[in-house]
Amino acid sequence: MIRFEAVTKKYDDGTTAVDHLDLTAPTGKITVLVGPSGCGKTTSLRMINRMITPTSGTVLIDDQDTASLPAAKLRRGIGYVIQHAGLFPHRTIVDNIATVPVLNGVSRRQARTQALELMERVGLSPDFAKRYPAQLSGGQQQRVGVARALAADPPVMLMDEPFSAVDPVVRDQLQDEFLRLQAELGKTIVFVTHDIDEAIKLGDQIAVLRVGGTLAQLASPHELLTRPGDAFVAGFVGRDRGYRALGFADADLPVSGEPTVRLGDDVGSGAQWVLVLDHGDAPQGWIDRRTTSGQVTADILRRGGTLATQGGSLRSALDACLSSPSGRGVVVDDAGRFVGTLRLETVIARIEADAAGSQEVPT
Ligand SMILES: Nc1ncnc2c1ncn2[C@@H]1O[C@H](COP(=O)(O)OP(=O)(O)OP(=O)(O)O)[C@@H](O)[C@H]1O
Repeated sequence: MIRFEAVTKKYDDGTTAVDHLDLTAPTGKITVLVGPSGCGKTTSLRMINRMITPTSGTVLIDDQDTASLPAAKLRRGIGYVIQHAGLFPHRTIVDNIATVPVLNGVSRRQARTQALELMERVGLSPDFAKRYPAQLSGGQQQRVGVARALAADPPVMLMDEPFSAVDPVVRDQLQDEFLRLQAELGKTIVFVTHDIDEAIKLGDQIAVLRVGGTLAQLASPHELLTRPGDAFVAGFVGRDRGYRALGFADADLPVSGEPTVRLGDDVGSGAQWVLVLDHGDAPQGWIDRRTTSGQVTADILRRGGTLATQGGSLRSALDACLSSPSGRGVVVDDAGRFVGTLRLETVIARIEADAAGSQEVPT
């Protein structure tokens, strides 16, 4: 657990970057610091590993005052990942990752073996081991940055906009992989970003800071979206927060049966829309019987609808209904097999009930 107690940082020119910050980052969780440019995110992060010394207040890790530890010892337990990865340009990828373990006394050979394992963990082919950072894409370099920070197996990781310098598609992949890795490793992570969507996706808890370095709100992503503390937080979180909050609401909704046919069957007669399944029960698309007859083939299907997973979120249930040609949302199990369909009215009724319920909770 990392704890900020009344931490203030005033720079020599009189700028107050962080002002009486009280904050706890729980063990094994991701705490995201988010806020507009200049609100003191990086300064706060660097006070944890003492790259920056607080003007007053205390930063504790597992109840130990970080100021009482030698800086080198403190940093051995803290991985640090920054934007553009900050790799050593004249060292190969494998040696970049092996650097800290070697400094800690691990043999070069063993450190390289571990580095290769870590490359695999962060989704990098071992073929890159002998390359230099400039020979990798931005996304690959960020993966090396994460692998290097993990190499000494530190309990704490500090991450400063690690995925900001890559395009949105790669960023999305890096975020997904990062979440998978964290589910395995359970590090105590403090993650800085200016991107509220990234904060909501990654954070177990989110600290919104305002310029001047004060804490505007500390909350879970769901709470931040549904109950922003004030106008500043509401503005920062964004306008479509009501819809995005549905992504955190479980949709344990009753599904209905649905007429289905399989590829190769006759379209048949009956209700206007019929759902087509493959031989493993995976939904393939819909057929409009008003305009189609004869054998069901892949090229006559109306595709395009998203699928909702059983036990998934209200947002995915709503999207499945809205994107389905028949207006009925298709629900599948974890293996992608058809379970039933959802009606828009059912999803809307649940949204209304949840909204009414959350208004009854005292704030
Ligand atoms: N070395 C320094 N000397 C003086 N002022 C500084 C110094 N470093 C940062 N600041 C100021 O402290 C404030 C907080 O800076 P910090 O870099 O912590 O913000 P940030 O939230 O990380 O910003 P960004 O999102 O733009 O990176 C800013 O007003 C900044 O100009």
